[in-house]
Amino acid sequence: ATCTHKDRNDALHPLWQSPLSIPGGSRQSPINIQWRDSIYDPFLKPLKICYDPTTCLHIWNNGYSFLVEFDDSTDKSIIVGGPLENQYRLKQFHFHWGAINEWGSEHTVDSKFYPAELHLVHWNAVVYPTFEEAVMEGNGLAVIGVFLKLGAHHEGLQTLVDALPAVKHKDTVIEFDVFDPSCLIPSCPDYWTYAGSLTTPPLTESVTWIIKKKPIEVDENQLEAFRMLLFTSDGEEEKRMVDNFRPLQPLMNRTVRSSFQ
Ligand SMILES: NCCOCCOCCNC(=O)c1ccc(S(N)(=O)=O)cc1
Ligand SMILES: [Zn+2]
Repeated sequence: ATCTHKDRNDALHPLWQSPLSIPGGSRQSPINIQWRDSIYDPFLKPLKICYDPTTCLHIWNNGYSFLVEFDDSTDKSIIVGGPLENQYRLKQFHFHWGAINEWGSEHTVDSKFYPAELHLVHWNAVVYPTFEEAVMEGNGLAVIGVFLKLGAHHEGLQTLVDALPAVKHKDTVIEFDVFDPSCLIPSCPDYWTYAGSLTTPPLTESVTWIIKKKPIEVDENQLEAFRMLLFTSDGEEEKRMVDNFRPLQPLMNRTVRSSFQ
């Protein structure tokens, strides 16, 4: 039998079953993006992405996903423009994925799931002194979301995939000192943007989401490499790191804008 939405939620890591949205939350993420309901905004600027590959530090399995973290003590790796008032510093990127290719992304487009979704997390260091403070503010964070679809082998992703066996268990870290994440971002400039939240605790409503319209293609072996990671620490009973995505949240009183007609 095919897995229904409810069954899939049951399969979710306990963390994502509740709270479905924080009490009083009016801008929770992820959401379904209904293409025809998004509003073209001609005043949206192109998003400018300037990453310095030498700011890459390490890969870390934090027990929810694997994070590639960057030195965010300077403005060397930033994004600016798009819907953003300030420039935002790159702090880390990570992914969400499913146990099978039928689902795995956090956002959906016209109720379609992708097998995985990349999140590049940036914070407003112009206005806030630390990332921890920016996490608590409405304009504190900007996350670029990129959908992954099953297709051709992705050369740039492979360097990351080759390092994953070294971070199989929760709380393992491996040095990773040169990587340019712009190789994971589609060249097509089109995106949707809306006001949302972190999709894992503390679920704070501090994220300007910028969701790229075009997915990147990765092959089956590369998706399988994500699925061999573990939620569990070395020595614990193994739990495969899969289905680490939060259920869809209500749109409530929000509009999704598009940068394209
Ligand atoms: N841990 C002690 C202090 O913590 C302060 C706040 O830490 C926030 C940790 N979480 C994140 O940084 C964080 C970042 C991005 C996303 S997501 N999936 O919405 O892109 C989810 C979570
Ligand atoms: Zn995420």
